Amino acid sequence: MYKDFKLGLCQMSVSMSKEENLSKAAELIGSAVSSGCNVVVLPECFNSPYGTKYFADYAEDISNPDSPTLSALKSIAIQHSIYIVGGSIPEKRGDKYFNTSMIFNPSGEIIGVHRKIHLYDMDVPGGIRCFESDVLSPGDQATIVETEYCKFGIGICYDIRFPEYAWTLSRDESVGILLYPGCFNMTTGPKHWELLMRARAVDNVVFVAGCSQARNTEASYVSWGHSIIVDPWGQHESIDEKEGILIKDIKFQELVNVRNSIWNRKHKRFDVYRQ
Ligand SMILES: NC(=O)CC(=O)C(=O)O
Repeated sequence: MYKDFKLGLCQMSVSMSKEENLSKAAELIGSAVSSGCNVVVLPECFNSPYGTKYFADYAEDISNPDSPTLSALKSIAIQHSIYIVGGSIPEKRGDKYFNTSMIFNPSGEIIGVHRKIHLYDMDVPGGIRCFESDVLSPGDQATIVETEYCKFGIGICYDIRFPEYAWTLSRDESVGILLYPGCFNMTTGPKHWELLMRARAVDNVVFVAGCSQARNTEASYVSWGHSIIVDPWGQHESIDEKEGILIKDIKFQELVNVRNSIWNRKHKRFDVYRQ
């Protein structure tokens, strides 16, 4: 059911130029592959600055196979024969916009499309104020993709705050890892990013990874960075705020050992919990 692999999280700096962002993604993925990664993840909004004012201008129609980001990621996946969890991009679909992740297999086929389910609306006095729902529509599907290593559960950023969603993904035994492209900020990042990633790993006894944009203090939305990989014990490795790649061998014996000794997955009391 599980096969070990090497995971790389590309914490990239995102600029105003889509072209530059796509070449940066290609460059970082190339470095991750040189270090032996079989699965590479990009951050939320990796082809566009994060922010509702940018989404319409950078959005792509991914029903068009020639759309620039889709075709770039497809060729990179084929070139290196790897899985790519393509962060997220603003997507235009009919007259609606979504925050969307495309997942590619080593043949360059799209094996999953996740549209951010929980839109990030938050107003912290003196801190972050963001209303994705001003522009975006929410996705309505839980996304699990099948790979030769295990099934991956996919969420985008704010989706991490919902334990019900993480359980919806990981109740399937063969989901070994939850992958969240993200972009927390300077208000919530220091307080919640690591906490939420570790909590979801321990709740569900899975690996969890959060791949962030690198921090750009000139941007209108400043990313926290600190891309992170958590094992099923809740132990984690992370990087700082700068551009870089976090790499880890995902070894599933660790997951099996924890599932065999801590039985919270089996002890759930759905007869007591209320909706
Ligand atoms: N950017 C997000 O979607 C979420 C976030 O920053 C937070 O939950 O905090």
